[in-house]
Amino acid sequence: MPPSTALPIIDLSPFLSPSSTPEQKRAAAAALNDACTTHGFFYLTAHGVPAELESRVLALARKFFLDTPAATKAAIQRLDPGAAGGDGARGYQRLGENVTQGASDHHEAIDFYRPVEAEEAVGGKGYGLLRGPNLWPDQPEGFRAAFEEYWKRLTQLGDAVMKAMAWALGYEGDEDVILRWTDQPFWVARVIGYPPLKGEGVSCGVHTDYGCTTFLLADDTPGSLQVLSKDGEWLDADMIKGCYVVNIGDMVSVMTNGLWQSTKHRVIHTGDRYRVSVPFFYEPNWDAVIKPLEKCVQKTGGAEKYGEVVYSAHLMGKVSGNFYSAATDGK
Ligand SMILES: O=C(O)CCC(=O)C(=O)O
Ligand SMILES: [Fe+2]
Repeated sequence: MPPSTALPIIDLSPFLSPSSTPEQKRAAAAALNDACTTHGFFYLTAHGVPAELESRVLALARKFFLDTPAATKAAIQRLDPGAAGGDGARGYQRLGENVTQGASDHHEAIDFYRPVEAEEAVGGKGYGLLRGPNLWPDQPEGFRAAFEEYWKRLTQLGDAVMKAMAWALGYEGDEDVILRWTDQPFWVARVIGYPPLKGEGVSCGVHTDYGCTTFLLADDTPGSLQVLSKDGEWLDADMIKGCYVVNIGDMVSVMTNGLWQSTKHRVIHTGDRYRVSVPFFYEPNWDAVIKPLEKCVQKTGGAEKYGEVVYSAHLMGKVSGNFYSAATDGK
């Protein structure tokens, strides 16, 4: 099999349709269990998100990066917590500003998070880490409306996938067992632009995603996203039309007591066109306290391998590392 098709294609539509039978759900959940055990990555087909909406958000993202003036980007620059308008996380990041494992990533991006109910001002100017408003660009036209609609759809999709995961882990009789941690998901959404790499460096360094489940939509640029297989081989995860590339994050490793492991991946984009991707990270609630599920503990030898994780504390630690640890590659 060529590497780009080595990841399985999964259909979880029985969890999206009210008329599906338990047998259909069981078959879909079994395929999901297999994919999450073997790869931690899969393609999700038949997800119901309109192709027109997907094309629109990708086109708007491309327009933002390539056709808006520098001042439009500067106006929504991510700022440190407490700096006027900043919450340290939301907003535009220049090329190289994002840091993975101490090295600058060769991409630019806007980061958005679930809006907080009450923004938390600090020092009368800015906000506490992650507790400010999203920063929206004033162009291209239609950007905010399209993305808000898109993320609403993706949140619903994420809810359904959490039910499928519950079934896959043996919780057919309690399908909300994960959803109770994620019913107000503190989602993260990135809009990323990757100019081609020239020579050394990485577009996005090796990492695992830190929350629950990532739904990646990207343009059709081949040979950019790579996934580390259990055999230590880097597999290309090119987009397949009509599918998301989905992967599980660190919080799922905790929930499943390591039965399903978050998988390392990276982006190395050496092609000659500008690549755009819009990952949506479906995450636990801000104040969720994640711990291994009892049935997963039983399946993995009976001892808990992870302690409790307060999601907000975990997230704040990760976000701080993305921006505040000095790059060590001299960029
Ligand atoms: O752009 C991509 O293909 C993946 C980006 C990614 O892994 C991330 O933002 O966590
Ligand atoms: Fe990632």
